[in-house]
Amino acid sequence: MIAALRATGEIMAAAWRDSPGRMALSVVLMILGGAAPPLLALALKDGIDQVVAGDVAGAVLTGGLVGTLAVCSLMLHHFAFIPYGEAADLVTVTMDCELIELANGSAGLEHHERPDYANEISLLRKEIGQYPDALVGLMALLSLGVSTAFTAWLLASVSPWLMLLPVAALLPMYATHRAQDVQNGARERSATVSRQARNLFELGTSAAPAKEIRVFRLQDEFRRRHHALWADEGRVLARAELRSALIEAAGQLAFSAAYIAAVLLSLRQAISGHGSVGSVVLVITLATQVNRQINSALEMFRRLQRMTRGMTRLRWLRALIAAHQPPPADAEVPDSIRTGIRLTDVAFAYPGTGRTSLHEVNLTLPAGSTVAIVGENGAGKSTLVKLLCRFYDATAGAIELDGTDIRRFPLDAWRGRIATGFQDFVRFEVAAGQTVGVGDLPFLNDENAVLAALDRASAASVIDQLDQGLTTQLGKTYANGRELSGGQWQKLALSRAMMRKAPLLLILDEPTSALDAEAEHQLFERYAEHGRRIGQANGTITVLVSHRFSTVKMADLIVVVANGHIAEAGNHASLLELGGTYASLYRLQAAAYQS
Ligand SMILES: Nc1ncnc2c1ncn2[C@@H]1O[C@H](COP(=O)(O)OP(=O)(O)OP(=O)(O)O)[C@@H](O)[C@H]1O
Repeated sequence: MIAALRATGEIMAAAWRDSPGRMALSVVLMILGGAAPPLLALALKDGIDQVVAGDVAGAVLTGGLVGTLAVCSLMLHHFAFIPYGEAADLVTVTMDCELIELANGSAGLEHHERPDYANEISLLRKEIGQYPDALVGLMALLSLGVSTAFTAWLLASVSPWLMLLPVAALLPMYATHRAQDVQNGARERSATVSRQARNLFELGTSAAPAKEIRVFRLQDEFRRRHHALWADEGRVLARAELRSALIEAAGQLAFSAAYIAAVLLSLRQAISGHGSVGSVVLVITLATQVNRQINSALEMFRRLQRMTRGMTRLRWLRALIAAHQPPPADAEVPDSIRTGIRLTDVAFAYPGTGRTSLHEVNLTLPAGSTVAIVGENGAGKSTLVKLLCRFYDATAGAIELDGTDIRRFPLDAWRGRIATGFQDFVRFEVAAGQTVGVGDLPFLNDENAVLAALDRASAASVIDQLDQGLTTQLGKTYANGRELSGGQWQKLALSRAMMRKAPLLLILDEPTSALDAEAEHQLFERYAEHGRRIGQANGTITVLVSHRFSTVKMADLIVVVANGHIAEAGNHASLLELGGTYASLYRLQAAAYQS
């Protein structure tokens, strides 16, 4: 209950901040709308008593009042929802923006990569879409509160015992609360299964996996698994539904008994001469209204609970993000690297796994050098890159740039001096030039800067093939959008990585997987040349993760990662001479190319 009140307060405050005028207007209309139905019942009582007493003039006047109140009770809610609906939409946009900010607000990636956190965030994304509905429900609750207060006062005027009727109305509300708890528990227990099912549904209905699904004839398997997962979830939810329906029915039954007792009491008063016919009508009308009020309140209560859960999750996410802020910075990122980046006894375990993905990593990346990282799948190459980007901080040891621990730099400033190209690059569906330009936001629309980046990434030909050049809308989400091939998208992503002119660290983590070996080789020759040029000026270090040894061999330093530690390090010639893992893998690939 406290959580619900807190959520209500937060959401109302947010709505008030966004549009005080709309909120004030709808509160006034809702209060009037809430008061109208019980006042209508009172006018009806007076009218009937006037008719019974033969007061025609009074009955006509009261009849007019009854009509006016009937119109008010029908119309006021409707008009109140117009400004309130608009306010609710505004709050939803505010909440959406906060979620975007929070999703990207922590120093690292833990909340996206840990399955339990990812689960919570995926539920929150779903719940936040229901906020307008919940907000409208909140306002309706306010109106119901006013109605109920008036109703209770009028009932008390007939007999103090009738005050118990709205109290009895709390029983079904409490029952609904318990029933929701049962359903929420079931939903949370089945959250993982439902996420798996949704994931399968996404896979089974989207365009990207369609080819593999056909070739591997996976559709039946997908259908079977999807069905089995939903069946599992359905069983848990159905049991919960049944339990909660029984709890709700018990609550409704308790109120029905109170309703019958109230009508009998007013009839007895009328028969014994302590009440009028109008009072009987008043009690029947009000009791019916209380019943309607309860049913609406139950529905509003459900919505409020959904919103409360969403707000609780949002608070959890806010706290999580606040707890994952980088330590205060006390050093400035230098303009250039003088000696290099040194990793000393670096170890790392992904949070929540307890498994070390990197251990005892000791390595120096010299200023101005091109460093290639090679190793088997799962060896720890990308993890090393994530530590350099500070998506995570090492669990032990230190990474130092010219002797300063990189954790001492302001995170934003550090990231501002890194340029990256990843294997799982983003396909920004915007104008082609902007897809590249976002690599250095201040130059987003700077045509010369974008063209220079395209040139550095040997990707100018991609733009040449587009009808409207840099202004061509990309992506199949848009009717006029131009779809590109995987390799073309990747070339634009590489150009994005080339936007920053003087990064301290240029990281290319298998960014050419969609390109052929020849294209990759040529590209890296250009990168190496570009890297050496900026390397001389700024000491820029280029880190390249690749499985293609023909490309790797041109690096100044080649690092072989195996099982989370550095197995070998040196240049191509020295590693061949060593005759270890690198030498055998290189010869294997070279032989494969020659045969
Ligand atoms: N987000 C994560 N959470 C938990 N464990 C992870 C996560 N990412 C990677 N790992 C684990 O860390 C280890 C190293 O993974 P990493 O991605 O660094 O390998 P890699 O050398 O880049 O492999 P590949 O060549 O396949 O890209 C693996 O055992 C992997 O299972």
